[in-house]
Amino acid sequence: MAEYDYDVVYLGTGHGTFDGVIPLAKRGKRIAVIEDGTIGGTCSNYGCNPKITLDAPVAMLRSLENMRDVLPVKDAHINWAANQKHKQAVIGGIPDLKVSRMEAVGIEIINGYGILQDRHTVRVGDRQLSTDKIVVATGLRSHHLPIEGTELFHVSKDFLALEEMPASVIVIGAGYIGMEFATQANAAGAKVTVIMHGDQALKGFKQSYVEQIIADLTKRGVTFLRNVSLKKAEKIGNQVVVTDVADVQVTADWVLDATGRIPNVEGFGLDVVGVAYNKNGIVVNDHLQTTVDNIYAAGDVIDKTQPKLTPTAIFESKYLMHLFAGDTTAPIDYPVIPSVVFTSPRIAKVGLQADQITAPDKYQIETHDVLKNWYRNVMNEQFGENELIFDDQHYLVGATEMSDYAEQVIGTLLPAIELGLDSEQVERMIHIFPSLESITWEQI
Ligand SMILES: Cc1cc2nc3c(=O)[nH]c(=O)nc-3n(C[C@H](O)[C@H](O)[C@H](O)COP(=O)(O)OP(=O)(O)OC[C@H]3O[C@@H](n4cnc5c(N)ncnc54)[C@H](O)[C@@H]3O)c2cc1C
Ligand SMILES: NC(=O)c1ccc[n+]([C@@H]2O[C@H](COP(=O)([O-])OP(=O)(O)OC[C@H]3O[C@@H](n4cnc5c(N)ncnc54)[C@H](O)[C@@H]3O)[C@@H](O)[C@H]2O)c1
Repeated sequence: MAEYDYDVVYLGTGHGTFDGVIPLAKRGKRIAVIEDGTIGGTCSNYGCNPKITLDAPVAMLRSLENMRDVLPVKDAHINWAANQKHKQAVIGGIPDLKVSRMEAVGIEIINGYGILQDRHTVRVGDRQLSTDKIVVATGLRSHHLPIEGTELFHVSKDFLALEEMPASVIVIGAGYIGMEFATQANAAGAKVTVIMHGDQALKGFKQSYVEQIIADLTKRGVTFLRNVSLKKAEKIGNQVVVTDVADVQVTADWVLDATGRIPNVEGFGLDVVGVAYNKNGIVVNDHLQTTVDNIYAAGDVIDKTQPKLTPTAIFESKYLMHLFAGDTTAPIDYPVIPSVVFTSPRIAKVGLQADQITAPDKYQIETHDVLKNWYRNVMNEQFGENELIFDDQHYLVGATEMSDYAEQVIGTLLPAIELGLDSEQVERMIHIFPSLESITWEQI
């Protein structure tokens, strides 16, 4: 058998790598991780963590607004510069922390761009690493709208680093990033225009909830322009003017291109070694094995039907750890994966959704105006609806909610769905009272 320097070399240090490598190293495997950018990848540095930190005062402002009679705070507003400083204080130490945790278990961390030379060799700068297995966890990067003047646009990473909130912002795209950042920019005082390519925002989320959020943001001064096809952008003075195919123009100080994220699959040798990929990412089998059998992929870079989210990447990274450590030979078996859009209010969901049901007689859909529950009035929430889906044995199989606490509600329902709890088991779950958990479980 060939002898290699490493058992596994990982490209990337995001959650597709990080959560599996530490336990794998503890099992005695010789591991190197190669990172071209910031240690920890997108979620920790340019995604979830900075986003949720910047969002905290946005959510707080809404809560304050809901309780304004009780808490008559005058002139509550977001100091964006201070919010940015706070964010940096919260997340700035994460890369070093991750480095020390990996180094503590003997993982070698190599800064640089990893290039596959052959199926057992990775090159970084002038180093050649020989390895038994390779895991490609190179993630996604921002898509750039292919129109004249696209270089005038900024992307999510830039938004998360804004020192000051510009007076006016155009957001192109109304997916996760578009809607979350439009919410933040509006709350921080910017005049926001969201440019939608089609008619629907947040495809995949319950549209009646999405439309309520759009209506609320509209009331707060955000302009939504639907069915717009942009053709160019130009700089006039200090502002950017975007023009659509019908020659309608919108002007702002700052433009966010939020038209999606695309897989990092080019330029590091996948073609050379024969790893197949397409526009959605790397093709893998049910063991996360690519078309080259000692090369695996994990996280967002995979072409998959599961949502490209941090919890999915963590699950895949841990699955590969178990596979490489010899704990399992079974295919990956994904659990239900919840998702949330961090607007104010949030929309969260898990499991089967009403628009996915093809045999309506087999399911029962229960809708709740959650604001009718006394507990949900404690914080004087203004929005609160959910939809719970049960199968014909009355097992909970799916749920979605729009409210200020939707992610917590969906999180608390998750075990009932994933573990397939029957009504007796549901009854045996005793929750603290009063709490969001107890009120939520009353519904199942
Ligand atoms: C603005 C934003 C907000 C988000 N918010 C959420 C959220 O609230 N909840 C959630 O669940 N998900 C969220 N996500 C998605 C989440 O960040 C991703 O699902 C997660 O980071 C995927 O992890 P990954 O390891 O697959 O990829 P990444 O974290 O992107 O890591 C890939 C790493 O590979 C490196 N790399 C690429 N090519 C090479 C190479 N050849 N050699 C060496 N290194 C290389 C890159 O520099 C990068 O650091 C958000 C994403 C964005 C952009
Ligand atoms: N809360 C979260 O979990 C969270 C938050 C942010 C990002 N993410 C992840 O990040 C990834 C990317 O998010 P995203 O918001 O960039 O992608 P997305 O696919 O959610 O949204 C892209 C948006 O751009 C629009 N668009 C596409 N082409 C356009 C055009 N020519 N003109 C105008 N609009 C156009 C699409 O219609 C869509 O609304 C996703 O994988 C998502 O899972 C997750």
